[in-house]
Amino acid sequence: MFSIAVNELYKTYKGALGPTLQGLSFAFPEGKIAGLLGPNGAGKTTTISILCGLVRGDNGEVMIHGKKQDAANRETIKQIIGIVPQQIALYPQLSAVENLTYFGNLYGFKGKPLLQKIMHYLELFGLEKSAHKEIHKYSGGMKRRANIIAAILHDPRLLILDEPTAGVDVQSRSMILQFLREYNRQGASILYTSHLLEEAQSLCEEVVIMDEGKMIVQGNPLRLIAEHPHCRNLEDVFLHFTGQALRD
Ligand SMILES: Nc1ncnc2c1ncn2[C@@H]1O[C@H](COP(=O)(O)OP(=O)(O)OP(=O)(O)O)[C@@H](O)[C@H]1O
Repeated sequence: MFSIAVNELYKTYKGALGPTLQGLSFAFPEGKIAGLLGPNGAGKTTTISILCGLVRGDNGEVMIHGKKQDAANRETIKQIIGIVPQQIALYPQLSAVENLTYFGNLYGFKGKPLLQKIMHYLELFGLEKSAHKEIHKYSGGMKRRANIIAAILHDPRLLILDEPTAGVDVQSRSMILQFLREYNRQGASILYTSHLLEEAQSLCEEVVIMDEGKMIVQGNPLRLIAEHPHCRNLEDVFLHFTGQALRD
């Protein structure tokens, strides 16, 4: 079964000069780590927002683990997906434990089992010593790690992350990538966006390169490199398909 299947998706924001998504189609089988790549403004965040049901597409169909993303399935899909947004979605004045308890409660988890899970993840993500520190006192990398924990408390089978490694130090990045590999090994599907193509090449079994709201090419990174003999790496493949022109 497909973890994500997007078919002919269109989106034009109200008041925008032009369309953001123009017939985007792609699909990933379950159990993969997949990358959604593209230049600034390609429509990656918009796509992710539609996948999660936070933004509505104008036209087209999105299927998540065989279920159509619509009002009838929204609650079921909410349980399937964990979303890590680009912006930190935590309350700055609350501690990590308070934030994570709040998010756990939203998914119906409570009491000691929830607290045990929170402490387990805080330890896994190297945050146990700062468990009761307010989030605004966290470094950028610590906030990113806490942001990921908030998305996995309900054990989502599909984890979607929007630039989870942007602007973090080497240690945090390495920890986050190690976690994603391990979470995938446990059976979850992962879709992530990044502008770091060396990272995407080593992490992803499958990538979609999109530009101007359309899918340009999809495939296994190493296979895409091999299919284009003048390309030495995924960055070369990316530039081959999206060109050198600067984007607004
Ligand atoms: N809420 C909105 N209202 C109007 N236009 C929007 C809105 N959100 C995004 N856009 C526009 O849609 C286009 C695609 O934006 P989006 O954030 O989806 O791209 P992206 O590929 O994630 O870019 P980046 O790599 O810079 O994060 C951009 O031109 C952006 O200005």
